[in-house]
Amino acid sequence: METAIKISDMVREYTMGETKITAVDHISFEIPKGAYTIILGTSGAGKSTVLNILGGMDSPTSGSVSVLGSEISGYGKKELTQYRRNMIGFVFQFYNLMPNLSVLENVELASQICKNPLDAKEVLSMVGLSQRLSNFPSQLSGGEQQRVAIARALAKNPQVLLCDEPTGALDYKTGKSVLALLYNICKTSGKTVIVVTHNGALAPTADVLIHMKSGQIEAFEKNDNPIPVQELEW
Ligand SMILES: Nc1ncnc2c1ncn2[C@@H]1O[C@H](COP(=O)(O)OP(=O)(O)OP(=O)(O)O)[C@@H](O)[C@H]1O
Repeated sequence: METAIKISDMVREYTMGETKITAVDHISFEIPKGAYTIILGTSGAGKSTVLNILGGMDSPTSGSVSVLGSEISGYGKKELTQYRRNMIGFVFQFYNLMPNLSVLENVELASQICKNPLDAKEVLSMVGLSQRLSNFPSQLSGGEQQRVAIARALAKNPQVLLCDEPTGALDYKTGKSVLALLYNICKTSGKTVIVVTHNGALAPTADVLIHMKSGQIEAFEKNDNPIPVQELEW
């Protein structure tokens, strides 16, 4: 199977005054194209740091990071901007929608900055929000706001969708439906989806499961028979 992401011997250190923090400590792994991937680990394990580097928002101190055949660790500012715009969709725990723009406008805004956007209305219909186009974010529930954020990420038509604790602010039922949406997007579109979570109960749903601890990979597992999110109770 084709490789989407290859990380080799990657380190990310942060220097704060005299102190050096090693957030990511010599990690290596590969994720196949189209894999639904979960990164698990306790607080401070380095999960967001890995996601931010894959998303082109941060760069490694050393090591190599290849995404769909492009070595992004050597990218300068301009290349990283293009990469973020055209290759990556990002979904955060707190939806970060523009409060003074409608649902449709929030999604259109994202499609305006990239090369091959999808139609904003179509994407919103895909996430079940075609009836809410002219609402403002404050008029939506948390789960609906996260769906707008997912639609905004998808409208850019990215190859890789990165999700950092996407259900962290949602109740069980709403969180499950958001995860099911991400899972189905992965399975039907062939996009590589990476979900960072604290919730170990989600492990059986992943094609690829990465356990991080203290900046290192504690375990890396591939599962040929994952359980679809909608079928799992936790
Ligand atoms: N920009 C930064 N400057 C300094 N230290 C940082 C920075 N970003 C992350 N760190 C440190 O790196 C370590 C790993 O942080 P990271 O956010 O990647 O962990 P995490 O697994 O995502 O945790 P959480 O689940 O709490 O979000 C932590 O000790 C954190 O304080």
